[in-house]
Amino acid sequence: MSERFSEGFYKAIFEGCSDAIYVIDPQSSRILDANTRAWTDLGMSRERLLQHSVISLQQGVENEEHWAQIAEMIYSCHPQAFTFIGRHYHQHGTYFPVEVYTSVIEFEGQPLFLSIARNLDRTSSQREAFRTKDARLTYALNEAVDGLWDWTIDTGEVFFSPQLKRMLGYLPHEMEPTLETWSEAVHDSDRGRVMAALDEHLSGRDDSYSAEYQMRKRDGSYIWVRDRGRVCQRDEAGNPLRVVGMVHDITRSKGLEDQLREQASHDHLTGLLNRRAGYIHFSKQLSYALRYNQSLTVCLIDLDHFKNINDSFGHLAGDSVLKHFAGLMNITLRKSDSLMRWGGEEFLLLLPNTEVASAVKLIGQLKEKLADNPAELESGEQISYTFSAGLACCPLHSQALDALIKCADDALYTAKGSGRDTILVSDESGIEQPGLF
Ligand SMILES: Nc1nc2c(ncn2[C@@H]2O[C@H](COP(=O)(O)OP(=O)(O)OP(=O)(O)O)[C@@H](O)[C@H]2O)c(=O)[nH]1
Repeated sequence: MSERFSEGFYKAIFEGCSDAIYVIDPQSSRILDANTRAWTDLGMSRERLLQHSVISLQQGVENEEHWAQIAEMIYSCHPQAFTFIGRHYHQHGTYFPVEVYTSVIEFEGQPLFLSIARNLDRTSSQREAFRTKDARLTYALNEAVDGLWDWTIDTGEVFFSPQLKRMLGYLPHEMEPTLETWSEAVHDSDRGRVMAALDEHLSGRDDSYSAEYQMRKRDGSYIWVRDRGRVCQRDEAGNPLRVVGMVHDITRSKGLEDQLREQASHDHLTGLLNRRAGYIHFSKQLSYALRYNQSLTVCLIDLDHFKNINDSFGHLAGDSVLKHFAGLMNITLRKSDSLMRWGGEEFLLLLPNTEVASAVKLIGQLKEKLADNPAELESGEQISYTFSAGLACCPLHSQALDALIKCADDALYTAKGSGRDTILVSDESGIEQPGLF
């Protein structure tokens, strides 16, 4: 290291910094060290300052329990800085506004908080923002967990609160304060809908603006937000001048919602659509086929002697076989085909735009594929198995969903009765004929 960058050099930077710097004990919130700007801003001596803690200096940090919650939030923001607007105590008994960035540093194996506090009384633009906002807004800015925005329509200027910036992974000096910054951050697939919702409110058709959408973060990833706003100022003719809103991060609840939806519609073992969701999917496919005059082949597949597999190798091995079958079919079938778990060891396969002859050929190929690829257990043991299938086709056998399933089921029953490992096609009169395979 060059001589110039000695300890004294860093000390000079620390002391010369135009913002207050505090080194804080994450456990107790005690001030361990601070630069000259810190104690002069607070109107006290350095010695006096070192007797204080964040709890005694920061308005609104009530007690150790409250501090522990704040400390947890700071750790959760690591490696980025935790930012907030707050008020610092002055020796004279008054408070002044500050914008504080706190990051976690490590010194001699111990975590420490490093806070850089900018005195907003000295920062003209921020002071302006503070003075022009009404009390409610100032309160929300200080206290809200949600991000806040304030749009002045004629200038197109948008104030983004530090909390909102933090939510999106930006630092306080980042994010151009314009409407474009916001609209560009809204996901392409949501933008039209969100803008329409905003227009509905601005035009007076809706009482307030509300939308759920995805917002791009600084690192390019997206979060889900619930955004709600309202016109808070109008001109004499009633035209909106200013709109204020709050953004709440709902990524976690969206994730849970998706998970629940997935669990409700999918079989947990194979990941295939379950019977309930399969019915809905089937009826959509059938409507599509009828509307566009296409054939749709329905195939009920049942694994042969599956009970023997469970009895010989155990239930877990049976589960592995079911997963193996679903996996093998998934990689073999076309994207437009869909395989669902219809029951225990029974599957329903839908083949859109497929005539009976091609369907039989395809199922024959699936059989060959299965014969060449037995299931392999964790122990390395291989299990060969076969299936039987019953086919029915729309419009050949019926145009009704339940009737198609019944035809396929009857054909499957006969296939089982005729020795298994067989494909049978229903005929229009309900009498099954041997498949072409
Ligand atoms: N391991 C496992 N077994 C299942 C599951 N669902 C159903 N089964 C079993 O599958 C077996 C089906 O038995 P059966 O209906 O007699 O049919 P099979 O032995 O395949 O005989 P055929 O269909 O006539 O060829 C039963 O023992 C069920 O307990 C599952 O999710 N996992």
